[in-house]
Amino acid sequence: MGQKGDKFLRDSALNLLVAGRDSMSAGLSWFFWLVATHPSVESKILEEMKGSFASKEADWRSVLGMNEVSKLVYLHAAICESLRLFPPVPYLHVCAINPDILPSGHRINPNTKLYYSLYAMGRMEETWGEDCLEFKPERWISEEGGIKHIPSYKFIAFSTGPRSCLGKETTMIEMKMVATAVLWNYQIKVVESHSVSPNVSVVLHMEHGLKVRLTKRFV
Ligand code: HEM
Repeated sequence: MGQKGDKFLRDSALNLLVAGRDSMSAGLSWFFWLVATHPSVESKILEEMKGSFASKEADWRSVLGMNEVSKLVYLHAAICESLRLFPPVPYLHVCAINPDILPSGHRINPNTKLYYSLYAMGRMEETWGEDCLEFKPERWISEEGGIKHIPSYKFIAFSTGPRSCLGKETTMIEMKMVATAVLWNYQIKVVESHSVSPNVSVVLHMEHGLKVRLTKRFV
């Protein structure tokens, strides 16, 4: 491969590493915080894991394959719900090349920069209903017990359209694997006096990080 090809490969690899590092760690922190503060969700996640892994005699690591975690519907729902309420990329901007008119009727001139909040879009009552501020994985589960398809222009955490996140599937698999490895082995309790709030930045980190105590589970 020539120099150009090498540079392309190097840049692509770096892009994938950078794009998925902070977003993933912020996403996991919010997910663990929500699970730790919603014991009924934690119990349902564990119940589902026990049901799914019960037949496996071996060590829990052997149930961490892609196929195994893809069976965990409730866990998938809980991760989507966490990304809805705390999208690791909280706002984005686009810039118009040509004049345009938005569906709202607003006129846009060339070079107009448009900022929009993924954080606000995940919490709008007219989109998500009266319980929009509640952490409810159930809203992602269909009557048949599968994952409800929610279009990307509504569940906007990975953006939508041709420049949406290339790592969406990877993210869901990785988050499920990390969540399984941690929750199967440990109970998470947030340190009592620790205050948790979002830090308004390019990535939605926690202002003071997440301080927790881990207790080993005996499963
Ligand atoms: C919780 C985890 C993640 C979230 C919330 C997330 C979110 C997003 C968002 C909102 C965008 C659009 C950015 C923009 O329009 O400027 C994006 C783009 C992108 N993401 Fe992710 N991402 C995550 C993880 C990952 C991972 C793990 C990878 C790689 C394996 C990845 C690769 C990319 C790439 C390459 C783009 C640019 C796509 C393009 O411009 O065509 N992301 N992501």
